Amino acid sequence: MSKSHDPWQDAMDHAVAVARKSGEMIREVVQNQDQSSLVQTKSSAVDLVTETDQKVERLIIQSVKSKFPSHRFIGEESVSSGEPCILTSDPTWIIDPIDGTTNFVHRYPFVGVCIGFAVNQQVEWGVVYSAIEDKMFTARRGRGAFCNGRPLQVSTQTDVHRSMVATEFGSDRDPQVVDKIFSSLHKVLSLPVHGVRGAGSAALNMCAVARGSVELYYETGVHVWDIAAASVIVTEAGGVLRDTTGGALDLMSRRIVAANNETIATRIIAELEVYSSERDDRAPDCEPE
Ligand SMILES: O=P(O)(O)OC(CO)CO
Ligand SMILES: [Mg+2]
Ligand SMILES: [Mg+2]
Repeated sequence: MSKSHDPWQDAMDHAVAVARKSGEMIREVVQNQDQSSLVQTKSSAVDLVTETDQKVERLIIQSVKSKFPSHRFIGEESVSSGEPCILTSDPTWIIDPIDGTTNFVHRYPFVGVCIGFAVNQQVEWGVVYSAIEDKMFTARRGRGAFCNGRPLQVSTQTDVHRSMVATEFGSDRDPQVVDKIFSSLHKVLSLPVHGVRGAGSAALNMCAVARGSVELYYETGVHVWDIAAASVIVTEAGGVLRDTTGGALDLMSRRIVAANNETIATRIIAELEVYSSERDDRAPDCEPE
């Protein structure tokens, strides 16, 4: 099939270009502006947003709308300002303009521009641009995963005692949630595993699974825009996706396990506390019209 007859490829090429442009904007701000006095908060005192998050999301959506006028969007900052968070069967761009806003604010150098594309509720391709590192992670369903054009492959490790695990503390400081986070962490560390890491970006943790740097990433509290683009990068690199219950991943459920293989996934899932955040598609400001 020639490129001009492959509209999903045209869309993906557009995403790579606009993610790179977004990354340039992000780098420029990181290099020249102190964000600490400009930051605002959303769902909690530590759920941060900046003008750059909003600007980058606008840049992406406007550029896509002019090229693909019939496509739909789920964007983190648009949902935050009241847009619906519903994944229909229509072609839908799922956007996190800056995954790792806390890192961005603190100049901790792991921030990802995430653009996923779903049709019939299946993610067809994903683009995650690690803007400070200048790493472009891409994957299209059935066609492999790449970083700056080089193929990605998950780790072949099956022994959990030789594994590295990634997770995050999230932005919910409800003491009961914090207890559950530490309970899971305590059990995983005590297996023992070689180590626990966290990039501060759900998407970049998933890319770390895809490139074989960690065997598994788990978290409760993520959103669809954090994980949609990177989900296909993990599976195309040979990895598996699960809910923390052990069931199939549900992009809207706020729970994710991304692993190199079933053996590691099953072993770690057995140690995880299962708890729920409000679903992305059920939040009061996300109800369908
Ligand atoms: O920085 P963001 O986009 O709020 O995302 C966080 C999790 O919600 C890091 O993955
Ligand atoms: Mg995010
Ligand atoms: Mg974000």
